[in-house]
Amino acid sequence: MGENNGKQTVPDPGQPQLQVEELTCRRGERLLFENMSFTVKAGDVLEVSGHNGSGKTSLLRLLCGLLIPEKGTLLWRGQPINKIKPLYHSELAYVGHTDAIKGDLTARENLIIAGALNGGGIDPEQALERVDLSRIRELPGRFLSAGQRRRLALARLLVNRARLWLLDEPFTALDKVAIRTIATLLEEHAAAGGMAVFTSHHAINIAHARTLEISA
Ligand SMILES: Nc1ncnc2c1ncn2[C@@H]1O[C@H](COP(=O)(O)OP(=O)(O)OP(=O)(O)O)[C@@H](O)[C@H]1O
Repeated sequence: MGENNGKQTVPDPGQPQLQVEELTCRRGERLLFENMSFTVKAGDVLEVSGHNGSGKTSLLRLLCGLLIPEKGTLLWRGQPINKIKPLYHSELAYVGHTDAIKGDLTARENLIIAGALNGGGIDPEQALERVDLSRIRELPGRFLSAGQRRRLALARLLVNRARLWLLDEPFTALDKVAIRTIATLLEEHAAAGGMAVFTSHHAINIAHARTLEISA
């Protein structure tokens, strides 16, 4: 402290980018992939594809820090994600297979809560409009259809301002119009300097997206 007159030196946080180096994943006895390396920078959208059981969800869980890799390094802003968990988690948004919609709260209230927990994005009413759910804004979550639940889960991305979106099968249960809507949200997020990694079984046309195939 004395050396700089009581001021703490704040380390340079580095560029917002996710670096995956030599990542190896084993679940149970099965080796799913090994020595996988890639980088996701501002403006990047990466689509992870592969057959059922190839390891797409496992990869996303590794990227979130929910699984520990057998081998390899995951860096955010140049630092290991397990060393900067609060910063990393404040900058990422994960939408998994389960939508985590609160059944007793209305669609609107679900988004208000999401915004209160991790806000900074657009207004919940605007987010509902973007995913075409304004009409059912006062319907409790338990009455939403599968596609409406998915759209509401994805609308949460808009009420907070996470830089990195990690989305597991975001297009499941969506109709053609909603698929285009979510693809557009991904394109806009990338164009605004955000980045995304998503898994999919569909061929989705997203501007400038790269593909990573997991083949066992
Ligand atoms: N906790 C676990 N213990 C042991 N094996 C597991 C565990 N979780 C997943 N697996 C296995 O790891 C493999 C990869 O699973 P994962 O869910 O990552 O695949 P996926 O590519 O997302 O599949 P899908 O396309 O069906 O969603 C599967 O064979 C699965 O059975």
